[in-house]
Amino acid sequence: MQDYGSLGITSITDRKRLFQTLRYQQELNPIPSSPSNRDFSDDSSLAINAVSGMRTPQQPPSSRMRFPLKANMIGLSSVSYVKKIPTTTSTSSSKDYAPPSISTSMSSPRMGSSCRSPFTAKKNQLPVFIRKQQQQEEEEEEEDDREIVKNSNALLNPYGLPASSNNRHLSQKKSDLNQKIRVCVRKRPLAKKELEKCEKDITPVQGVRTVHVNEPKVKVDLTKYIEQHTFNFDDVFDVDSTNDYIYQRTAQPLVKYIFGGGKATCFAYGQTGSGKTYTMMDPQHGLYILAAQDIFNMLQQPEYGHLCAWIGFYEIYQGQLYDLLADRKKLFAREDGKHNVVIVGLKEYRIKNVSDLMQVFEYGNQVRSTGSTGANSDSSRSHAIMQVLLKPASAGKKKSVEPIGKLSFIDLAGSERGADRGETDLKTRMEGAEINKSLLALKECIRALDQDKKHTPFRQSKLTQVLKDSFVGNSRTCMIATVSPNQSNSEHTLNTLRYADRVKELKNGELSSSSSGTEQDQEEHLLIPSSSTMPNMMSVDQDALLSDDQDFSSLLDTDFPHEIMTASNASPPITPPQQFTHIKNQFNLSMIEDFISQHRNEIRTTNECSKKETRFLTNVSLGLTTDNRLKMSSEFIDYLSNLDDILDQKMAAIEHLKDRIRLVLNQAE
Ligand SMILES: Nc1ncnc2c1ncn2[C@@H]1O[C@H](COP(=O)(O)OP(=O)(O)OP(=O)(O)O)[C@@H](O)[C@H]1O
Repeated sequence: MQDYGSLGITSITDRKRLFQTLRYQQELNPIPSSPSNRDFSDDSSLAINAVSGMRTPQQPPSSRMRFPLKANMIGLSSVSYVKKIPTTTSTSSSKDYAPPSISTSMSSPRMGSSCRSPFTAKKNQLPVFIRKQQQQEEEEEEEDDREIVKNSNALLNPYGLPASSNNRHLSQKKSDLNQKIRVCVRKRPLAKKELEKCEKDITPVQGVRTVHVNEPKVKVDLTKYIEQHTFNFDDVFDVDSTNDYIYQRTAQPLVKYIFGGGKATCFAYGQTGSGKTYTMMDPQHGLYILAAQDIFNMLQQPEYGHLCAWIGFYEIYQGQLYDLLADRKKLFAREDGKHNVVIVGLKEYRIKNVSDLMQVFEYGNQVRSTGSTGANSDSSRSHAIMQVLLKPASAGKKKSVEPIGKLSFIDLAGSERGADRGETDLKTRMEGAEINKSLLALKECIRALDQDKKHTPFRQSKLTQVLKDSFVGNSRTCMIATVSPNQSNSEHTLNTLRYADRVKELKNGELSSSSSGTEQDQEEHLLIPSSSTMPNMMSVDQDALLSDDQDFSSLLDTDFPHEIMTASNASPPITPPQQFTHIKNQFNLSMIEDFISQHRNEIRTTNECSKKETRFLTNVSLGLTTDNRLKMSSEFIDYLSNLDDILDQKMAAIEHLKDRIRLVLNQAE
């Protein structure tokens, strides 16, 4: 800085110009390169660098912050210019995974020498003073380009006030294991293939309850930046968490619960290849085995001597239920008089020890529908449900006796996109379409519960019919959202986490309704959120994503402003409450600027979404053909599924802005 000052250069623009001049001179009079140096003239990453003026992601990040963390206007979160993304360590027992202790940091990614930045070699040839300046400029560019916009889905407390000032505290504190719904996240290590492609881990875990997604994005002016999304859950398991540990924090409390006469479900949800089966149904370390060990230990105790364990195992494949323990016999789900879901015809076997259970599982698992997709060579193509039932020992071999306790493990088939499937046959496509359809229905039910709708469309699919027990009534549920850590899956990861966030909201609803309802209400609607509760998800980007000199009106010239307006206007308008009118003039400039930048952010996100929508629409319209109805239908379901995700994203952006409006109004008060 001081050096620049002595040259009479005071603004950043001037500094950039000086630097460009130096670079230009350098190009005219190149410094001879050593023969060992690569020629990067056709290196695409360098080309991008030259065009955008950015450093490649492989380059080392700057070593200082340009600005101090911005004072947080509302105490929620702040925009930081982060020099480094936190590192995590990878450990894995799977053969597909990298050996332990390989850094997954973005700044020092797991790369062989072939992945080093081309700049490193070139820069070493430059005179010291130029290198110094180059470094300085790189730092500035990096700060400009890699601004991390924190998009924190912070919680509001029951009074609608931000609770995220406790975020750090929350991220360190373990959660209560005995909640009605627990929502946890498990992140798998980078796979061998991903490491070979020099993919980076973009989902750092912070503490025990927080996960970030550092989503790479591109501004309208083509500069790249990273948008950081932050999610808090009951537990977040990093790559080095073992199934044993995850069991203690997820299924183990459910085992205790069913011995008290309850129904419980533990299910894994996530993108294909993200580790659902590894978590739930691994033949050696799957949660079901660990639960069985505890169940049989408990059954040994005199107080539970009157109970015995039974097992049932079935799958939902292509919208049909099949008994995995009875030659894939077709089954039917019905509701009994008490609105309990009963799987008619399901074969149940009495088991006396863990080895019985393992044998039965192995038998059933062999006939489970699996296949190979572009994303996972051994992909589950069905939703598998294993039930362990506790029945009175006195009932002998009578199967019709109602269980006293029931624990279900559900390994959902992976959500996937057409692109994940690669070149696959029609059968795989149809399977994928059916999987997506049932997961869409599940999402719809979660959304309906979330919005306190009178009708929850559980009947929309077999999956939701079967899962109904897990969301209403006297039951406990643990959802494990599994995510892949790599950059190319960032969109999937965000979808999974948003989805899990919705389930988490149901849990919050449970708290609000149970505190106000009658005892009966509490039993029957424990999971339905109170309509008076403020939305508890809020993003709090605190800085403009567009540079200050960018004209706001340029945004309005972009493709989809009208749609955005319509979308925003579609929801009930927020009118400032009367009591705020007298303090109208008390907003300070920084607060207003901050809000405006939030608004820009929202417009940009919804714009991006609308562009994606248009792309999906075009693709589906172009693919319309009467020759192959199956193919057309599968593509249509893909399109619906993609559209649903995009609309979610759009709604999240709009909701976020609406939250900000409320918050700003409250703040002023
Ligand atoms: N935490 C983990 N540690 C080590 N390996 C893992 C982990 N999670 C998943 N894997 C490995 O990743 C691969 C894919 O995992 P898995 O089959 O469990 O994914 P999935 O989510 O069930 O996929 P699909 O929905 O396609 O069935 C497997 O080879 C598995 O062993």
